Amino acid sequence: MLTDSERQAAIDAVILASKLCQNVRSKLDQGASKEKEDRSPVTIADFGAQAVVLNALAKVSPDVPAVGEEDASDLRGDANAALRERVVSEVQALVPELTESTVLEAIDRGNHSGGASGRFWTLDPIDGTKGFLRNDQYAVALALIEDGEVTFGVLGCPHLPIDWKNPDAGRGCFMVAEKGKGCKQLDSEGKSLGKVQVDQVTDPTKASFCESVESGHTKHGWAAAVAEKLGITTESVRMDSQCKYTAIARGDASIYLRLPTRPGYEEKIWDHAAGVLCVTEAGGNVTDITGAALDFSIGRTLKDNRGVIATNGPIHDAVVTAVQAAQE
Ligand SMILES: Nc1ncnc2c1ncn2[C@@H]1O[C@H](COP(=O)(O)O)[C@@H](OP(=O)(O)O)[C@H]1O
Ligand SMILES: [Mg+2]
Ligand SMILES: [Mg+2]
Ligand SMILES: [Mg+2]
Repeated sequence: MLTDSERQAAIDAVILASKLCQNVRSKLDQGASKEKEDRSPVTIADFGAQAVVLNALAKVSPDVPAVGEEDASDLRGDANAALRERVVSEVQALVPELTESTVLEAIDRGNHSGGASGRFWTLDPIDGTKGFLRNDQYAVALALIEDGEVTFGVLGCPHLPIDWKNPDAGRGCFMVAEKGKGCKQLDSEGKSLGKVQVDQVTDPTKASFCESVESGHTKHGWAAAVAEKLGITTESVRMDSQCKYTAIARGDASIYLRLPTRPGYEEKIWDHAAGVLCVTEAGGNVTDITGAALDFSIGRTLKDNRGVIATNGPIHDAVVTAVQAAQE
């Protein structure tokens, strides 16, 4: 069971980490990022956000481990000194009492292996790093998993319009979902803007869908074939990060398709946990491409699932059928 102090600390931490990310956005020169071993990018904001969130959680729940994307070993050693100094300086601008060693320690708290029993946090300090680097959408995603089930999620979308239809009216949306209690949207000060609901579309031809910008993360051609089978005529909305789950949860779009680009890729739990709970608590449905529930109980990845389909609910079965039928 989530305690009141854990809930508040988690929300505050995601808002603070989002500030760090927004601070770094204007300083994204070449020295602000590096390539990880898997050739994906990581920036000083990814490391800084993980330090800020896991440091805050360590204070409120010191015995609850965390599965975080980033690893402080990517910051250690002489070769990373310049990057490390920049991370520490961005963190200290918001949490002055942290030192280099406590920053690295906080990042290292994310090394848990996950699993089916007990409680742990899972954190994606920046989901959509490629979007962040392009000045597009990204998210800070934090969830609590208890005995293999996602029970609480905070999804910070610092650059997402508060009102999708009115992008000039301010940006920064924070979604908070709790199992059995719904999903609400907060502003960047943490003030509640009320509960959100998925849209009420029941006719798939009237549905809109969203997908990744990156062609390496989802198969765009397959999604286009699915849209054709469903009779969808509007263009897909391409957006980085778990902001796509926010879009489904608050009814900006009806379908989110994440269709595997290659066999063997295992989706990571931090890429989905918070977003999935936001959608289900807003009344929607999320499965993999076979219609099976996502299994968060088997470690750091969703290795028994393939791809993701999130919808408003009523059209879910039709979308799963179309995804299967359109498979090349
Ligand atoms: N081949 C692949 N298929 C699906 N997802 C992938 C992938 N390679 C990387 N990713 C994940 O895609 C995430 C971004 O998703 P999106 O395309 O929706 O913005 C990345 O998260 P990070 O940016 O946190 O590393 C990364 O974990
Ligand atoms: Mg990454
Ligand atoms: Mg991610
Ligand atoms: Mg990430």
